[in-house]
Formats: sequence, C-alpha cells, structure tokens
Amino acid sequence: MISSKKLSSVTLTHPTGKIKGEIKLPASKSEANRALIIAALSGQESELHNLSEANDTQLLQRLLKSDAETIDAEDAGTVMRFLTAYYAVTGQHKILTGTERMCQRPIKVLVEALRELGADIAYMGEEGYPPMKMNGFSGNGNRKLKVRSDISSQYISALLMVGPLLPDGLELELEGKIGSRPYIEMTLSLMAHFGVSATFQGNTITVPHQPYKAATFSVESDWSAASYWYSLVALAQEADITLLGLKEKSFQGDRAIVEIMNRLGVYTTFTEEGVKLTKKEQERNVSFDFSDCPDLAQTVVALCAGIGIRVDMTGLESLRIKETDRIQALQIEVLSINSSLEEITPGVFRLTPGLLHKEKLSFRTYQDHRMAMAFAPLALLAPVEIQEPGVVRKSYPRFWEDLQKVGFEIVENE
Ligand SMILES: O=C(O)C1=C[C@@H](OP(=O)(O)O)[C@@H](O)[C@H](O)C1
Ligand SMILES: C=C(OP(=O)(O)O)C(=O)O
Repeated sequence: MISSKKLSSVTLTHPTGKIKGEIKLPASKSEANRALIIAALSGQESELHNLSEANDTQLLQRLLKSDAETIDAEDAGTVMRFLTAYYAVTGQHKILTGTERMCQRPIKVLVEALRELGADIAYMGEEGYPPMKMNGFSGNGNRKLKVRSDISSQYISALLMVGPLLPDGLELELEGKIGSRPYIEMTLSLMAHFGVSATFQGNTITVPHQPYKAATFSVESDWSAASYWYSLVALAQEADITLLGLKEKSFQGDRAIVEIMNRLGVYTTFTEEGVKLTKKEQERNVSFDFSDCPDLAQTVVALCAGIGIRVDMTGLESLRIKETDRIQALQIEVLSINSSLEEITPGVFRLTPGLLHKEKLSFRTYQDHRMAMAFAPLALLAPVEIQEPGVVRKSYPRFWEDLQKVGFEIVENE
C-alpha cells in the first residue's frame, strides 16, 4: 500500500502510454462532510452510505465522536470551518486547532458571523486565524447577517448548516463576488435532503428555524478526483477508462470537468454505472473561469503545460489560501518544465507552455494532495518523480494503487 507509507517520493513510468480499465473513485469528501455534520445536528440516526475514505472524512467522523477538549482539524478546511460553527451553536467548549498551514488559513469572516449570532470565540494565536477557543453560545444574537462571500464558501456553508437550529433561523446577505458557489448550493441541497428548506434569492439566503429529519444518503463519487483521470486520458496514446459511481446530475460543481475536458481532448459518455472517457481532438488556445470550481485549476494547468496548450484563466483568487499558495506552487512547478504561469492583467493568469524535456521530471507537492495528483499524469509523457506522495490521503488515498491498475510502474523511494 504505497500511500500508507511515508515515502520521500515515487517515480512513475508507463511502458505503453495506453490506458484501459475501470476505476472505483473515492466518494466526495465535500458531500460526506456535509452529511456528517447535518446528521450530527439532527440528533437522530441517519443512514449514510459510501462515506469517503478520504482522510478529511475519516477525521471528521472521529472528531464528531470525540469528547476531547482539543480538536485537531489537521489540514482539512471543511473540518475546521464546519466544526467551528457546529461547536459554536451547540455550545460546546473546545479548542480548535490544525496543522501549521491550517493556522495560516483565514477564519475571521466565519468567527465574526458566529459572534454576531451569539457565540463566544477567542483567538489563541493571531487574530483571524486558528487556533480558537470556543466558550459557549448565548443564542440571543442577531439573526440577519451580512457575510463576505469572496474568500471561502466554506464559511457560508458552515453557517447555513447550523441555521435551522437557531431560535429565529438565519438570513445571510452575501457581500462581494460569490466564489465557489456550487459548494453553497451543494450545502442547501444536502440540507433539503435532510428535510430543511431554505431560499437563495439574489444574494440573500434565508433558512427558517426547523428540525432536520433523519434520512438515508449515499455519497456520490468525487468529481474532483475524476479530474485526474480526465487528464490521464487526454495525455494517453490510447485510452478507454470507466469511472464508477459518477452521476450526470450531481451535487458537485466539479462536474464542470466534463465541459472543460471536452475542449482539452476527452469525450464523456454517461452510463448506468458512471462515466466512460475516450479521446477526442483538443482545442489549441482555451480560457476558463474557475470561480465555481477552484479545485480543478491545478489539473488543467499541469495538463496544459504537458500537452502544450496555452490557457488563460480567471477565478483563481481562492487558490492562495488553500492547502498551500497554489498559484505560487504552480508557478514554480510549471517553470521546472519550461512553462510559465503569469498574471497578465489583474485577475487573469496565462499558462504559456514550453518545450517539455523528456528526461525525468520531478515535482514538489507542498503538502497539497492536488499538486501530487495534477502532475502525476505527465508520467505518460516522461518518467515523473512526485515528492511526498503520501499527501494524496487527504482526498484520494488509493490514487497510486489506482494508477498501477492501468499499467503505471511505480518505484517507491524511501
Ligand atoms: O465546501 C467544500 O466542500 C469545499 C469548498 C471549496 O473551498 P472554498 O469555498 O474555500 O473555495 C473547495 O475548494 C474545497 O475543496 C471544498
Ligand atoms: C481546498 C481543498 O480542501 P479544504 O479547503 O477543505 O482543505 C481541496 O480539497 O482542494
């Protein structure tokens, strides 16, 4: 089991460049983590099926059962943000912390909103960042809040899920650009699945006070994880890949990978069991807006650097505050393969591919699962070394084993 070991790197090669197979993707950690929080808030037994094997989900499951005072959300953004709102509104006294990087990821917008609702939260380190001490909930705060929606949608999702428990419900007026909007819609859809109705009109979301109802929920496969398979198909000489458990009508905004990759050389057919991916012609100069699907940006940048397609991109603002500064990490890594990623006008980034050298390519991963998975597919073009490959456990622990299933040879470097 490659990903369970703490390897310094793996070296990937593919002897034929032809990939064929059926892959059971991990379940979506975004859906799973919402279902877990909602089930916990409902106070009733819900049946949750196909919970993700992703560390982010395994961790949340453990933490929701923990009666420890100090809660370590590790590097999981949803866990940190969702538990902050959960502990606040259920009046639990906890210390919430995370990895060094987590303590650099802002949480001020959420904490200020929760304080307005009546939560007593104290920062233990730098103002606006974890760790925080949760000191209880008075419950007699304001129910109408203005919340910035241009930093992270996870603050909005966290607030929405606790909304129906508040004595007068919750009304959120979203201020600024709404980034990662499909994740907010996913939250509202999951809440509806568990019996809570809310309205989202213009930039105002209203959640009346009402109880959650127990329900059965089966988590769909992860479309963000699917994106690496799309990239593999685009890069392969020949490809016939079936990804199991994906649905045409999905709660996940990263389903947008279907349209994106339709332009980058991958044709999608929806079947009863998931999707079938085959190769088609690629467009040469493309542009994409990642505001709704920020987690797909790294996949597209690495692929386009590999296949030599110039791409202009907008909607990358939130990438700076994720598992690493993803813009900076991408800039460094694409430069190592003679490509450049530059901000050509404010908010517009251009990837200009260079000539790929065919000796061994080596990529750093910056404690970011998506850096590892986005660059690994380039091993269809040249031998690729991925440093600290264990990072994939956050969302896709079996990633390396799944690559082996379609013929990749992987050398483990201790
Ligand atoms: O709510 C969620 O499940 C997520 C929302 C997005 O974050 P932002 O809202 O911070 O962009 C996304 O990048 C993250 O992987 C998962
Ligand atoms: C940004 C991500 O996760 P999170 O913000 O939940 O840590 C991700 O999985 O790409």
